[in-house]
Amino acid sequence: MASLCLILQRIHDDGPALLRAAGHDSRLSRSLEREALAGEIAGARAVLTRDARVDAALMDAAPGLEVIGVHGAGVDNVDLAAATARGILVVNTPGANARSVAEHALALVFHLAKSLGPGDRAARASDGTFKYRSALTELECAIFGVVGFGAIGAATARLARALGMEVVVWTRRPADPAVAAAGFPQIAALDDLLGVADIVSLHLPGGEGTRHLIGAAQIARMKPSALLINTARGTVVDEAALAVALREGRIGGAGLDVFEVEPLPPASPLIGLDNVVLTPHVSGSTQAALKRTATVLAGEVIAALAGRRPTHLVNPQAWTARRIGARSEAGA
Ligand SMILES: NC(=O)c1ccc[n+]([C@@H]2O[C@H](COP(=O)([O-])OP(=O)(O)OC[C@H]3O[C@@H](n4cnc5c(N)ncnc54)[C@H](O)[C@@H]3O)[C@@H](O)[C@H]2O)c1
Ligand SMILES: O=C(O)[C@H](O)COP(=O)(O)O
Repeated sequence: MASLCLILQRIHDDGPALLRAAGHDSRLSRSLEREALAGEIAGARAVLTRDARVDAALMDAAPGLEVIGVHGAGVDNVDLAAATARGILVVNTPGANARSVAEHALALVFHLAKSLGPGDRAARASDGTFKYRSALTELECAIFGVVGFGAIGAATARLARALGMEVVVWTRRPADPAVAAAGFPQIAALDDLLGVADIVSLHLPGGEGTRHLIGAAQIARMKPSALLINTARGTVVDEAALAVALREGRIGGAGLDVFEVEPLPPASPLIGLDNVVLTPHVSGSTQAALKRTATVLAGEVIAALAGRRPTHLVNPQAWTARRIGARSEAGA
């Protein structure tokens, strides 16, 4: 049966093409404005989103909604409890953009360690003085602290090791077998990692469980020269505390792809700081990753609509509830 798959935010063309090839009506929503969206979503069996919020009210505007597809790893923009309560499957694309984000984390490190921003500006200004004022940082043997060892943490750790850095890992799981299998030392307490690392790179989901995991007290544990890299979610870091620490030179710098409020408000204190590099939530946006993410997502949605269990099901309880519902309907 052809089903409406409403795509809230544009994804790589290969995703919609796969949906159409499977016989579905794949459509890009005209607006994210709630009232207009509620009208457009009414007949949808699937909704595909990037960072646009999918809450209970939006789900209720689509009585036939069966699956919410999230482009990427983080699903903190979807009300999972509301979806599960309604028997709506939520799928995502774990790992599809891991390499892209890992490379970006390292790019932010290089930008800061090699003063690429100030260097680029000085070269263009051609005043000839910068070269003699700058002292750049060599990364070989730097201690690279990885916080969270999922797909992206692991990919970033491997890249850092390949560059000759000494990688240490913190995860919430004590003696995490994945960390040991990859051959990295695990540090039991986050505070201890923060105290030894020259670079701290965050790779955790957003949401209440990680909210302000890095706050004023944690930043105070870091070395005065340390760099904080956040490609995960803005909410993991207390941004106000970070801005104060950066302004007062209490840490060396920060490379940020994600922010507590996105787009970053023009009044953000981060914007005026020299020891930060900011990118607009694009670390998962290499061409290769966008293509992979869109095609994996389309495959998950197609499976769900065909009644097959998707591989990357975020809320398996909804699947179980649907199966029980289907069985009791058949028996009735
Ligand atoms: N900036 C971007 O464009 C971008 C792109 C991809 C992913 N991300 C973010 O990065 C996150 C990590 O991605 P991933 O693919 O590595 O995910 P993943 O699920 O493979 O790994 C997440 C890791 O975080 C740990 N974790 C989960 N909840 C935790 C908690 N409450 N406290 C401590 N640790 C916890 C898990 O055990 C796991 O080690 C995503 O959830 C997403 O928010 C951002
Ligand atoms: O969690 C993720 O994977 C990223 O936030 C994805 O962002 P994107 O949809 O803009 O690539």
